[in-house]
Amino acid sequence: MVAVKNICCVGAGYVGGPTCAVIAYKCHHIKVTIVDLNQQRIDAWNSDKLPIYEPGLEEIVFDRRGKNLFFTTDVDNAIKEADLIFVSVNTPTKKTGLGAGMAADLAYVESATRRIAEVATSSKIVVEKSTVPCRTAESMRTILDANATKDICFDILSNPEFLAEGTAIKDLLNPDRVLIGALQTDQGIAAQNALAEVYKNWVPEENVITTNLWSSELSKLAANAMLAQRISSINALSAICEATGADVDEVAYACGRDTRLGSKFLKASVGFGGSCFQKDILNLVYLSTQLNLPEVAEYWKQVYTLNEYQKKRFVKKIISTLFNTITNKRIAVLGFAFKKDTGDTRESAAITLIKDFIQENAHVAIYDPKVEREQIYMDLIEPSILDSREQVEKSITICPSAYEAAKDADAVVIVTEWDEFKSNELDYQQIYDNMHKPAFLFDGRLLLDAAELRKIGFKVHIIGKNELAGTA
Ligand SMILES: NC(=O)C1=CN([C@@H]2O[C@H](COP(=O)(O)OP(=O)(O)OC[C@H]3O[C@@H](n4cnc5c(N)ncnc54)[C@H](O)[C@@H]3O)[C@@H](O)[C@H]2O)C=CC1
Ligand SMILES: O=C(O)[C@H]1O[C@H](OP(=O)(O)OP(=O)(O)OC[C@H]2O[C@@H](n3ccc(=O)[nH]c3=O)[C@H](O)[C@@H]2O)[C@H](O)[C@@H](O)[C@@H]1O
Repeated sequence: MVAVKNICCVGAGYVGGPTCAVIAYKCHHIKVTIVDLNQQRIDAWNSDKLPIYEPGLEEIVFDRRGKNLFFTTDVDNAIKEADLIFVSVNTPTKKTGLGAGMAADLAYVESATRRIAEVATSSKIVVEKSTVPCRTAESMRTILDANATKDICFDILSNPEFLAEGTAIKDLLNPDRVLIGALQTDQGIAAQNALAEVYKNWVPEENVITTNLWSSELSKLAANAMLAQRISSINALSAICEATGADVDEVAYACGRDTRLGSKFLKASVGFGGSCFQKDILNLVYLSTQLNLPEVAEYWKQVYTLNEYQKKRFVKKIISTLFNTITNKRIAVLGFAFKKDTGDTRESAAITLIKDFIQENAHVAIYDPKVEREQIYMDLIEPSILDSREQVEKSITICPSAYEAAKDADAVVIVTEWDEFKSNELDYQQIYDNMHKPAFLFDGRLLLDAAELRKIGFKVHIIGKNELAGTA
């Protein structure tokens, strides 16, 4: 087995950047070059302000950059030099054509693979890091094999990434498991071992799992689908709680104490967001349909449908509580990112909610500690509608603090669970004093203590809780 000395990562995004920065940090003997076609993104990786916010990322990048960690747009040279290449490009849901709205768009994976095939002058281990439909490695192999010669061969591995945003560095430094799939041939297993050796520089051997290629590819979609399924399950129960007086936190705790169920990922919310859950569930639904398994497709589709329902249910609750109209009312939205500790807004529930508020002619005041102003506009503007930017600018105000957003508001809506929105961090009395009365507070993240807020004077609605809870 040949030891890996030079790694190239194609795609300097939320996965490629942190993942390969951590490899460089833990393996000083390996040169790691992260490449991207996006010059702006690479410039940011080479600057003092990295293109993504992730706790602990700066320390690692600043420690290794220029030593054994490099960021460049010179894709071809990095490919040529590398003995192992991670393909960590985006695989969004297809927007048009066959499978639009469901299937993963594999155009970026294919073009990265073709580039590797075209410019490689020595043998390479090519690693699928992107999340892809099961059997994508086969298409990659066909492309690469078409360019193989008697001196150059390509091995393909699947090594899906399980990090979550906001805790990426922690997850990468101490992963529950690292999964490496390979063709179960002598050559495939040798490549699998070579990558396993890289991880074993810091991951305990028993946490490095090896499987066949297809199990590895499917495990990634399965893990995301099951995680999202738990959220949809608890969110479905949150609706029952609101209707009955059961408390969703208590139900989650009582269920989670069963060690067979476990306590994690049972936090009811306004709906899951993020770049992957929705995309990967739809990807699994499409795969099942393609495999002529309609019942299986329908089963997983329900996880997505319930999530859409949860967002709409929250909006409806807000409108009905505000006397069935929010026209010309000021709604303060606290949080725009899809979860705390990230500036990422992809598929954030905030986007759906705010678009609905704008449709109802409300004025929306938004505050998020990490999301850039321009990002908020980009997420809310409908490119297909003329003058959309103008309309959005008229309908929203982006505020520098939660206090500014809540000033003169009729309702405050908590959408992201940032710690700074907790009762002990934010002065809710001050917020209440500066709002229109009656002052409404909607908590989509079960962050606040309703009793305390009611004492101040707020009319409170918390997802999964009923005002009459505990009464006969
Ligand atoms: N964001 C996350 O937390 C996680 C994402 N994933 C998966 O990892 C993959 C990447 O996701 P992100 O990093 O979030 O995407 P991203 O969009 O942040 O980054 C992808 C990067 O690849 C670049 N790229 C595309 N085609 C290229 C090419 N041919 N050559 C060079 N660069 C190219 C793009 O310019 C972009 O900067 C996706 O398949 C995703 O499903 C997996 C686990 C976690
Ligand atoms: O493939 C991916 O992209 C990644 O997707 C998720 O990670 P991520 O989307 O970054 O963040 P999560 O912590 O999973 O949160 C996703 C969404 O679910 C919500 N959520 C999470 C947990 C919970 O109990 N309740 C809940 O509503 C979060 O607020 C967020 O909107 C998975 O957790 C990662 O393992 C996976 O690698």
